[in-house]
Amino acid sequence: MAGTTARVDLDGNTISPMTICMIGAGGFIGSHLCEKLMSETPHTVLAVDVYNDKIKHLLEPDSLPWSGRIQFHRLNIKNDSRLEGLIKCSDLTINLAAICTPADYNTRPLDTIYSNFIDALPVVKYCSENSKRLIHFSTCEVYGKTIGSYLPKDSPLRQDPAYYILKEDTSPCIFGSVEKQRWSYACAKQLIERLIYAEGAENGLEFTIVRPFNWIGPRMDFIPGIDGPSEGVPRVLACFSNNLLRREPLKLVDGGESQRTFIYIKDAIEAVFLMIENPARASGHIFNVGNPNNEVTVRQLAEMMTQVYSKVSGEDAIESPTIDVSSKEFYGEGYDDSDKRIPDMTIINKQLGWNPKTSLWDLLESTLTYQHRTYAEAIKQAIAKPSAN
Ligand SMILES: NC(=O)c1ccc[n+]([C@@H]2O[C@H](COP(=O)([O-])OP(=O)(O)OC[C@H]3O[C@@H](n4cnc5c(N)ncnc54)[C@H](O)[C@@H]3O)[C@@H](O)[C@H]2O)c1
Ligand SMILES: O=c1ccn([C@@H]2O[C@H](COP(=O)(O)OP(=O)(O)O[C@H]3OC[C@@H](O)[C@H](O)[C@H]3O)[C@@H](O)[C@H]2O)c(=O)[nH]1
Repeated sequence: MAGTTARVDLDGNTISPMTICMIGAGGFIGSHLCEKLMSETPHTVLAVDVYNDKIKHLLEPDSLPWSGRIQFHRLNIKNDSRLEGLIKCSDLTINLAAICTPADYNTRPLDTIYSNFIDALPVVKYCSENSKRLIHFSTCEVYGKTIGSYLPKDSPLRQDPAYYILKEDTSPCIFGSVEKQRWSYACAKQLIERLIYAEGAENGLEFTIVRPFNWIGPRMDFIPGIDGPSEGVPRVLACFSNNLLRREPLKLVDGGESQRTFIYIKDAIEAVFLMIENPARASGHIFNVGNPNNEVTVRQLAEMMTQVYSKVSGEDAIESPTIDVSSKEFYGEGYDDSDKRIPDMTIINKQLGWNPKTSLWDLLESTLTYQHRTYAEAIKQAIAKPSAN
């Protein structure tokens, strides 16, 4: 129960209750962070977002054991003067706010760049000017493509980890050309990382940068036509879940050859907790947070999700479970892709002693159980009366 036993950090020091200004608290990662902060710690959260659907269960009713330790502030950080006040009265700011779905990067590049760079600037400035600690969410996409992707297909060097493992302090950031607007997001994230790093170096900002590697789990994005726009394209977990729920083939972009490592949101949140509660070990660092053991191609992910969904729903898979689509057809002009993403874990192991635990099969089983329980009935109803929706 929160607050009944004293929490200690990794060095055995008692952790005092703190106030955290969490921007983007109403999103996928924010909702899991808030949930754990409420149930396991005595910390207070000032939850900032334009939406609160994913944290409603933490805000109401007033009789919840943590009521009084979480306040929702509905504000858009683009244009709201209340932001500085909230940062000033907090011990720590965590910035999660961003446009972060690939379907937007090449179709809404301006919004993407403003959201990931311009809108984050005041947050950095207020933290720096008021000597407040900042945990900023960047992305594994800042690495872009691997060095190995530029080698000939049959080069034995492609098997050498030196050509594909992504290390915070040595790997380069390799993006496609400017016409490939997919990289608008990665480039904006890279520039805000550099700005934060420079604020640390020149003005003493106490910061931590997190580079998430495909965190997935319940409440990620939306199911088109159910709790998001019918024409919307969420990230791959929600796209494939939507296809499985509707008994449609899963769409493999450009053959589904790209590789990803997926990590269970609950494992990843443990890492963020260690950063929150161990500032002396986390400050000044950039951390990869991913699960190097859970690597698959997108095609393998589709196959595994199909098998797991059959198990949790009790329904047989459809006859042709996948279909190939071109990236142009699926995402439009200007799409490009990261080929392979395996995080190096040396820095986070050394500083925080953290390791992920959950296998891909297990995390898909619990996530798809959630998807089925949450959406199967709504989808059935939507399919039964399509024109009424
Ligand atoms: N989920 C992942 O695997 C992943 C991977 C890499 C990076 N990230 C980064 O982590 C962060 C959080 O990601 P997520 O998966 O929770 O995304 P999300 O879209 O679920 O959450 C982002 C939240 O920020 C809010 N927001 C956006 N602009 C805002 C504004 N101007 N004012 C107020 N609120 C605003 C949104 O309403 C949303 O609730 C992002 O910065 C993202 O780039 C996530
Ligand atoms: O229906 C689909 C959806 C996606 N895909 C493919 O699946 C892969 C993963 O797609 P995701 O939508 O999860 O997004 P990506 O992994 O490319 O990028 C993500 O990475 C880290 C974060 O910064 C962001 O959350 C997002 O940019 C891509 O290769 C994509 O082309 C499909 O083949 N079919």
